Amino acid sequence: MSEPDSPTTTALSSALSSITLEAKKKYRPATECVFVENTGVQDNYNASSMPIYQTATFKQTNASEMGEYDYSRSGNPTRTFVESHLAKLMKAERALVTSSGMTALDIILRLVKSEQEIVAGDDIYGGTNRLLTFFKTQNNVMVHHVDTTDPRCVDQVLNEKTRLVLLETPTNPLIKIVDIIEICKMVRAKCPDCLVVVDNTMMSPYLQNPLELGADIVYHSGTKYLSGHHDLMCGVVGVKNAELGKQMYFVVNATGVGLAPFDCFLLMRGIKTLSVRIERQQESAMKIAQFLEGVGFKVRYPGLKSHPQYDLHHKMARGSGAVLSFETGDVIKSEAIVESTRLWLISVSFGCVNSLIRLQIINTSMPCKMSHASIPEKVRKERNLPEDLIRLCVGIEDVDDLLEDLENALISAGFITNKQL
Ligand SMILES: Cc1ncc(COP(=O)(O)O)c(C=O)c1O
Ligand SMILES: N[C@@H](CCSC[C@H](N)C(=O)O)C(=O)O
Repeated sequence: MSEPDSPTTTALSSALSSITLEAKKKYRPATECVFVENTGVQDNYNASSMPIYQTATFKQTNASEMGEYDYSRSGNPTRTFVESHLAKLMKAERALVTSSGMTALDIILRLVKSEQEIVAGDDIYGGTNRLLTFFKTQNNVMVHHVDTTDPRCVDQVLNEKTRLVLLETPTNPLIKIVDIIEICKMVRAKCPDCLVVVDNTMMSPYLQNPLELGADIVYHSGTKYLSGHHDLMCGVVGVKNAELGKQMYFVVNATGVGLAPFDCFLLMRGIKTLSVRIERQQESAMKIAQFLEGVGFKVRYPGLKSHPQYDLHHKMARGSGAVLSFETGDVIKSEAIVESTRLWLISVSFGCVNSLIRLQIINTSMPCKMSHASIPEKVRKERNLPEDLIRLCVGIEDVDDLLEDLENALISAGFITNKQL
């Protein structure tokens, strides 16, 4: 063994410190998506892609000793692997992956106790609204829905009972922007025990990192951009505080909502191409938003300079995403546009490689299937959700084909008479 100050030791320690430096090196987001290291999962064969541990149980080493894993509800190497990679992307201390975006929110809500309060937006995803409504009635919790785009509205309802402030930005589908930085500062000053939670589904960790903007918890519907192909359901939670991570993991283990091994593999595979998909999708989204604005529609997209919160969005995010919505002024004509496209599939959800179109609020033929149908009509009216709103979720097809398809739909719905492209 070398002496403490021998040349060998010095060389070794400088090599080790450069390895440590290398290990700490942060790469640009596109590289971080695809470069995987230090996940803490041992693979005996050095597999380049994480194997799928499709097993419910793990054998014990002997009668009295357990290995690292015992039962897949409690933990599974494929899940640990993707959680570790996601923690890096979200700048989190710990990540948890669950069976859907809604179960991700559910494990967060269990941090709230009876008689505590939640502050949430008035333009949140319909399923979030439904879960919050169920939760408040079951658990004697008050939920204040306010316009979170104005931090003063949040300030007005914050009090010593507030446990969670739940933000979504950009909102789905009105594409309103919420000032995460300002609201976090306000919450810290007024309610130090309150947690700021951000639903970052519309941006993904590639475009926005709420934990770096001051939030305590971030979550995503991984069903969207993170997996990217609409072939699995999943939720992703990231947390800065290890103790909070432990409390939420308790619920994952106790209830069994952790993501199954095969879905963990699919999620990991999706994340590797996240940057190329989003870059392509948002480049096309910008061209489509400009085209629709040129036709004269009221377009909501944070990439457009006409978006009233353009500067705020770009202060927090590295891009504009690929979801936009526009109003036509006529519900029947909006329905006609949606039904006249061919490449744009009529479907819920977003963040997929295929482009999607839908009437966001109401579809007279299938009201129960709509993403905001879980918000009663009266509440939708109060919250100013326009019924003629069309949401577009841009995929990776050739943008000229997408534009042409949309243009044909506008011609058949009577909005334009000749080709404008
Ligand atoms: C913004 C947002 N958050 C959360 C969810 C819920 O995710 P999941 O469908 O994966 O449960 C959705 C869509 O479903 C969503 O659009
Ligand atoms: N029937 C579903 C509707 C899911 S909407 C999915 C997605 N978040 C979107 O915005 O399109 C339900 O009841 O939740």
